[in-house]
Amino acid sequence: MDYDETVEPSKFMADFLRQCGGYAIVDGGLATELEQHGANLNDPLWSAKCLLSSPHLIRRVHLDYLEAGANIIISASYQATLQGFEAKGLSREEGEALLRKSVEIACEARDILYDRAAKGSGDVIGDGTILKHHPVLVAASVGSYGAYLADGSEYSGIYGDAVTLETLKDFHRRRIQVLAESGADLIAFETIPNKLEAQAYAELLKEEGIKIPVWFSFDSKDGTNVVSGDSISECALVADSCKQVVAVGINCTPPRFIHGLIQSIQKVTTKPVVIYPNSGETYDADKKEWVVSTGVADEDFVSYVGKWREAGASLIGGCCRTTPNTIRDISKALSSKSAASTALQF
Ligand SMILES: C[S+](C)CC[C@H](N)C(=O)O
Ligand SMILES: N[C@@H](CCS)C(=O)O
Ligand SMILES: [Zn+2]
Repeated sequence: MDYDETVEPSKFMADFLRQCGGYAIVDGGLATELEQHGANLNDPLWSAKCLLSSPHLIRRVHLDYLEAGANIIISASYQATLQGFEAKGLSREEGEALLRKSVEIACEARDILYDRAAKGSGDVIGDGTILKHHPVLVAASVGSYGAYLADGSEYSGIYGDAVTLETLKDFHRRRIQVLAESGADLIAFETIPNKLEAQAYAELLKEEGIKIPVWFSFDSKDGTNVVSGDSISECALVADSCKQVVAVGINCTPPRFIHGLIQSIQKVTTKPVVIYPNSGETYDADKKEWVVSTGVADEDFVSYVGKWREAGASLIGGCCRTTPNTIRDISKALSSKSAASTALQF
């Protein structure tokens, strides 16, 4: 499903959700799943390192998520930046080619899935639905400036006074232009840690006349504000005012904070809400390792899913340290929930 510039962005997402049966399943953690398969991401490029070293592994993980039931797969461009590639000695052209490649790999995984369906292998996905009726979108990931810093700054959102709106716009401009023309169905602005960066994205989309639909997804560590301390309502309002934004939400945030954040977002926008929390573990940015959190438990991730849907989220998946099994469980939980509510109507 390639985007059509004549289709209103809001209609694009409404149509897609209808095709999916009312809600869509987003994939799970990409970088952390690449690590599960042996990739060493201790590198300034983090998961984008695999675009150079192991594209086949990226394709395999995308396919695993599709088979687990994902309707939206997110490309490996989260930490793929032209500045990051240049620091590795790559030319501007090579960097741009790698950005496009991240989307091509995801599209290849979707093609493999559809080929299997066309050959009538009778495969089932996630919740048991036959492959043929499984709409899939490819989202091009854009991680924050903090992700590029590769020090976990997307979990603080504190960039210092020297980083202005213009700095952020200049940083992201070319990458967004390239990804908008890459063949992706939408751009996923992910793990947005502060309001300034959301404003930079919104202004860039307008200035550059970007037509492709996008979503804005913020991260939080307290359930009230985004990680920088900016209020989620103010951040969601920035997204609400931007025509190209087809969903607003939260990712890479512990599951225990999600319910309240969905409610806060819905107070300020009627756009669809996307949520894809992490496993609830904590990231040690120095060691580039995940550690089990002390305090409130998040282990029962999937049991929250029905409540998030009831609260109004219509795109649901997982972020760091969630796996294809998480996505399969989410898919099953939501399909049995929706079957139960359909049965009640009769
Ligand atoms: C969402 S965090 C786990 C991403 C990783 C970070 N940008 C890094 O490079 O360490
Ligand atoms: N799409 C990215 C988000 C990291 S927070 C990933 O799953 O690796
Ligand atoms: Zn994450």
